[in-house]
Amino acid sequence: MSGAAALRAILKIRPFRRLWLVLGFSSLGDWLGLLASATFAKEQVSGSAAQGAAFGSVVAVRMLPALVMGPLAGVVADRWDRRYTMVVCDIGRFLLFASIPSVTFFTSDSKLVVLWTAVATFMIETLQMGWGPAKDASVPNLLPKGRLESANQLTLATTYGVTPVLAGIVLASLNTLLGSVVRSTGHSPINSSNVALYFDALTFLATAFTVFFGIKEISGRSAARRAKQASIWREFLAGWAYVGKTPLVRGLVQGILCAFAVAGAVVGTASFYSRSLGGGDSTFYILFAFLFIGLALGIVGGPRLVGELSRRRWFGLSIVLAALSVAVLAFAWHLVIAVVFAVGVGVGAGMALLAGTTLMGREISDDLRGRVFSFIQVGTQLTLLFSVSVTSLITGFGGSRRVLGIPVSTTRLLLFVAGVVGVAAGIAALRQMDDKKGVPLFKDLVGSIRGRPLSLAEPAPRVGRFIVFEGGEGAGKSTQVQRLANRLRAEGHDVVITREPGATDVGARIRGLLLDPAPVDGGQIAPRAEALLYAADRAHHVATVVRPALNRGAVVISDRYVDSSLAYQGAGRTLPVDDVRWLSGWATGGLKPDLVVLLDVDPKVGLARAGRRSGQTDRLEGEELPFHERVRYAFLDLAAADPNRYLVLDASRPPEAVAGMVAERVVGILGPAQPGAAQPEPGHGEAEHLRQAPEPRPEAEPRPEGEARPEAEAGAGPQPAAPSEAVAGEAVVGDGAAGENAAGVGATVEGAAVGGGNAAGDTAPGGPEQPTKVLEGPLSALESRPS
Ligand SMILES: Nc1ncnc2c1ncn2[C@@H]1O[C@H](COP(=O)(O)OP(=O)(O)O)[C@@H](O)[C@H]1O
Ligand SMILES: Cc1cn([C@H]2C[C@H](O)[C@@H](COP(=O)(O)OP(=O)(O)O)O2)c(=O)[nH]c1=O
Repeated sequence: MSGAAALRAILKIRPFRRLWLVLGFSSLGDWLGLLASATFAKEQVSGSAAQGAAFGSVVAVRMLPALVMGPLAGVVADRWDRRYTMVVCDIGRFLLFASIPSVTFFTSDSKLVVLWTAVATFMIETLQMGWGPAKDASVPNLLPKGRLESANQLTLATTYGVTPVLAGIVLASLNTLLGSVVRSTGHSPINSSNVALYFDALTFLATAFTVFFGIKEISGRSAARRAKQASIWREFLAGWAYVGKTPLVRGLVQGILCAFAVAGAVVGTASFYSRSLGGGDSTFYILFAFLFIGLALGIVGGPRLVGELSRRRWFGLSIVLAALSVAVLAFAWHLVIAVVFAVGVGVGAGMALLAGTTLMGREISDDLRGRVFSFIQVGTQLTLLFSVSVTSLITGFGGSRRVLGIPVSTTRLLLFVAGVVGVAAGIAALRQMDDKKGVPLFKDLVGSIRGRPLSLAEPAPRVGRFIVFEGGEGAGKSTQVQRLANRLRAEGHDVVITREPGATDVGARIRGLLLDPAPVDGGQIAPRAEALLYAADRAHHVATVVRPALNRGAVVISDRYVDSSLAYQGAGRTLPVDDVRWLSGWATGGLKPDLVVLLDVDPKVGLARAGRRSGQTDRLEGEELPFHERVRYAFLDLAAADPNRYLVLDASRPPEAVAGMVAERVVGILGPAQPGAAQPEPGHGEAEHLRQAPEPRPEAEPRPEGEARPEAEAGAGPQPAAPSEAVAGEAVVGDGAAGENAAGVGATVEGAAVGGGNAAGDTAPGGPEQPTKVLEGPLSALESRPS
């Protein structure tokens, strides 16, 4: 769903729509309150020092409640009805905000007024501590989980993008309005901060009403909760224990707190930093403006950019991006460069904010959510405060020193250190909460940006060897499969011959659809349907035949596998090869062969042989020559891209010669046979016909259906899969698409075993190259891709 459509969809959900309006109002109130109450306090005293102190004390007082009230607020949000909690807090804030300007009616002592402003602000913030977690914890209950991210985009953009700007505009226009009144009448009827404060008070009254009468759904969960009433203290401890013990939450908390510490360092050093860039206040504002622009970009554009990337990974990576940008800021010598990285800081922070909020809503159970939100709310405020004060203190004392003759500014050093610490924290958070361990991070990120994230592969078998024969029509695959099997069996190996398509009952039916000489739908199958049918055959084949046999330790020899799809459906039918590769990777759970023997032959020769063999052509054999030529070169390209895994042989040579070269390479992979050792035990369940070499097909006789159909494999029962950590993982993607290297192999193929010399490298003791561990998924990513 596109961004705008997703937003429309969530705004159709009435309780959420109302909560969002409430949030907008309330956050407008917050910003107005912050600006207006501080200005109000400043106006009560004269002299710049006193004014500064008054302003500063109001701001400082806002931070205090976090210490006092914060930890309990989460218990309140989890324990009591969240709707009532919100309403009570809002009415309280309404009364307190209204009281700030009203107090001047009762006393004209400016000290008392400032004192009351501070006290009221303290209480307002305390109430905010209770309101925030209750609100945050209820958002996920009003929406389907899949919509949570869009909802968070909207609420975060509202809180950090729209309302602060709106608050600024409201205050500025009030000031201008009143200024012009003063100019024309000579006196001021009302004071603009007073008006702002009354207005602010009203926003809270409005939200109290809306929540109480309009969003009854927030109360929904009270009945279930009342049943189990532990003591407040115990609930409080349970919340802490949960944060400490759950890797996801620990990672989130770690990441968020570090991000705020880094943000604090940026704020603390910002004014000195701006000066070091040769600018003054304006440079400072420019940097902050761009940071906010980045924040907005991250929140609005982030999800689009990363697509289906795991949100846990996205969160960690965003923190790393933000922190890395801070570290680089330390080296920026020009404002333009600083601006670029300020945007980077913002983008990273915005994406981390969004990913973190969404993860908390999605993955933390409702009865704990309030405590986690309050924990984070308190933690971030304290961290920010601490980090801002420490860094401003250090930069204040700092200045520039010469180290080994190079001027080093404290500010920049501090930024650099903060950035590096932040990167480390991001990586640590990522490690703790990673839900795709073993899937390469960078490939996953790139894949996700391109619309095809990697997903965890099924555990790869540790024993057994998987050998595949590929090549065009009539190249001699069946002949060579048979010869190799005979030879290996004679040496005492447990060998399973199989093929694609059609090695299973399901596969045989699919094969019928694909290749029957009496074609369905007039012989026309849409290329994508064809690709899906081959993939379906493959998925079933791998799951029911290949993997069980490999798990048992058998040598599986397959006549065709994934490369056939890449060559025929990709290059032949000209479907996007990456899509076909992705589809096959998904179908096979990432299982790759240990060796692919590519029998290369001129299609004219191959087709003639195949024609002689069966006397009739199937649907694909009947394709034009250029089709078969595309297929041939696609195979060669695949081999060129991964020479260690391929043995390319000139299939126009006599069968015995070809078989000899195959055997030579395979011996290198398998090692000496241990007669009997690899054989399945009697009664293991494998049908005898599977292990007995069928006679090579007589010329001109159609291959019997089900020749290699290992029905009885089911009886063997899959063995428990080998532990995946024992396997050297490797991604399916990026293995070199067909067409990357058209000229690659052609020159070396004649009679030579390309990459044959690497056999030893493949078969180092302890196992040859193992089937891979990673594949691309999920399938739904394909649907939205234009091809
Ligand atoms: N190296 C070879 N030289 C000549 N003919 C061959 C060779 N290998 C196989 N053939 C014959 O070519 C025909 C097709 O071989 P087959 O193994 O069925 O090919 P594929 O399975 O690749 O379609 C068969 O009649 C087979 O006897
Ligand atoms: C496995 C596979 C086969 N094919 C085609 C190639 C073959 O023409 C046909 C399979 O028939 P097959 O019996 O393997 O052909 P032959 O032994 O004559 O070479 O299906 C694909 O197009 N995609 C695939 O993924």
